[in-house]
Amino acid sequence: MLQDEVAASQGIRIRRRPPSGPPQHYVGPFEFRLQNEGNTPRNILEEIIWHKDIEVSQLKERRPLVTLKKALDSAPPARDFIGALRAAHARTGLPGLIAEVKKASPSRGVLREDFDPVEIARAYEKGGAACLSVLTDQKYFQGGFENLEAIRYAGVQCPLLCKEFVIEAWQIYYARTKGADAILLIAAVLPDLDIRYMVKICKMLGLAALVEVHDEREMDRVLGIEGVELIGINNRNLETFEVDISNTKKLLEGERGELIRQKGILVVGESGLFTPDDIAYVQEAGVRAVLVGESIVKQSDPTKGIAGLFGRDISV
Ligand SMILES: O=C(O)c1ccccc1NCC(=O)[C@H](O)[C@H](O)COP(=O)(O)O
Repeated sequence: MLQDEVAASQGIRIRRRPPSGPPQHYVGPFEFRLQNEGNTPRNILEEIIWHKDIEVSQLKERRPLVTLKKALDSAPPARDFIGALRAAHARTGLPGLIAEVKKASPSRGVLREDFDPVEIARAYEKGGAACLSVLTDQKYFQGGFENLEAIRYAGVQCPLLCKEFVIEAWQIYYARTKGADAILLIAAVLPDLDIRYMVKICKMLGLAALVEVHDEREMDRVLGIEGVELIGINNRNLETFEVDISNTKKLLEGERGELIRQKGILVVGESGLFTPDDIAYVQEAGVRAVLVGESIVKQSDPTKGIAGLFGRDISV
């Protein structure tokens, strides 16, 4: 309860757990379901977080932090995610591309039936992606940590973002043992203190933290957190699924944009980017990197999909 109160005082509407126990009660041997009224998630993001809470507590039992810490020694070395984005921008004059390996999503359903994560990752790399984003959530995105590991061990050179719904530091350690070079932290879910603490853990492990915001309040909170180097502006409202790329422009206007430049923070425009005009629009607004899934993963040849998105071959 206290946890939710702290979060609510920072404008966070997502509750970490159902307010009075699990959303459904299982009664008797036939698993008869009784809906616990009032304990239903308010939106899809909250549903994902409640499910993640249970998933993480089960995973933690099987692999406690002490064993994960030992496994860090045999993890492949962390690569420079932000450096790769900056280098791509310097090389092409266009935003560095984080290409998302995304099979499905709650808003769009299955995006690609013939989904081979390693093949898609290789096609993205060939097309000039600077970094890749790999969805690891199974239930809502049909992703998995096995995809992250497979891509890492297939010899793909692009640094990898673990696209997860992080609620506990344990997940950051877990992602690193699976070969991640960066991890997503969502400000709509995490209170300031958690972000501050998790950013420190990321630095200690050599990971980049992509801190994602959706509105002015989240942006202001994140700009007040020391050590944040990479901010993603999501054009998709994760509670309603509404997509509007002018969100990127809105959050980079005026004093916020100025502060971001002063702090040397790299900004990533995320979601809903389909055309060279979309890319030009968010670049003009001030982003130096973009995170793109649907528009390129749906193409029969994702390498050509990247050239189509940028209006030219960005691999040279
Ligand atoms: O994509 C969704 O439907 C979604 C729903 C709930 C939480 C997160 C969701 N997506 C994560 C992302 O933000 C996107 O995968 C990413 O930015 C790429 O977006 P797009 O290029 O529009 O596929």
